[in-house]
Amino acid sequence: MFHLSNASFSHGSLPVLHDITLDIVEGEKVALVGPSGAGKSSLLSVLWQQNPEQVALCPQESGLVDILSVYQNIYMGGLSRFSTLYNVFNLIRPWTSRKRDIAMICQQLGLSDKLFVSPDKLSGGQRQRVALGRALYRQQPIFMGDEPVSSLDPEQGDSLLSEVLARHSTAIVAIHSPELAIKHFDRVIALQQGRVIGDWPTADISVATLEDVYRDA
Ligand SMILES: Nc1ncnc2c1ncn2[C@@H]1O[C@H](COP(=O)(O)OP(=O)(O)OP(=O)(O)O)[C@@H](O)[C@H]1O
Repeated sequence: MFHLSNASFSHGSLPVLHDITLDIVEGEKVALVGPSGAGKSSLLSVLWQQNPEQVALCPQESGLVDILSVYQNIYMGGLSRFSTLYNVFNLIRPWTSRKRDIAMICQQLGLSDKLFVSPDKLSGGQRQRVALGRALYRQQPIFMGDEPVSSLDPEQGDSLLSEVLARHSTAIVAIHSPELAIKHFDRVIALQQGRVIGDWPTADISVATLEDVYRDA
């Protein structure tokens, strides 16, 4: 599904990923861990480019459009599933069925009362939940998230991560919390300074293993 062989990547003239070799197969739930600047977002971006059509992406910068409502922002996640005309109608005057689908997502995300509010009136955690809703509404088999629950309280982050992972057969998620990485994923890839320094089945490691990744950076 995703394959890199001795791959390197630069941002302009700055090399940020070095000599990365990895395969991710269908059905895997993979956490990317590592200190800030290690290259997690860059690696996600390189992997996303290999299969953009099948990915529900939840980027670190939520990319919400503040002149639109929560409903419209979430609807944008599903644009590619419908015709242009149908999309225009639904963005202006939602059909009952689309409104019901998105209201249901908002209910799961604890945003029921925010459906027609604009994202600039929301807290950071609420905005992050809208970005998750937009990714869910894409309805693709692969989820890629860059710290998708970092602004949520621990309980809510834990439960929404479960929900998101249950809805996608394959997932690759950059995450800072060793506890969430161990609890929710079956493989952990650790990065330091643009290199893979560990690639383990979660069953073989502990929270302490991942804390060392941050301590030794
Ligand atoms: N748009 C950009 N232009 C230039 N350099 C960039 C850009 N984005 C990231 N970098 C650099 O690439 C390196 C890796 O950054 P990246 O965002 O991939 O790390 P990260 O592990 O995701 O960090 P964080 O946990 O803080 O999000 C860093 O040195 C960063 O400064």
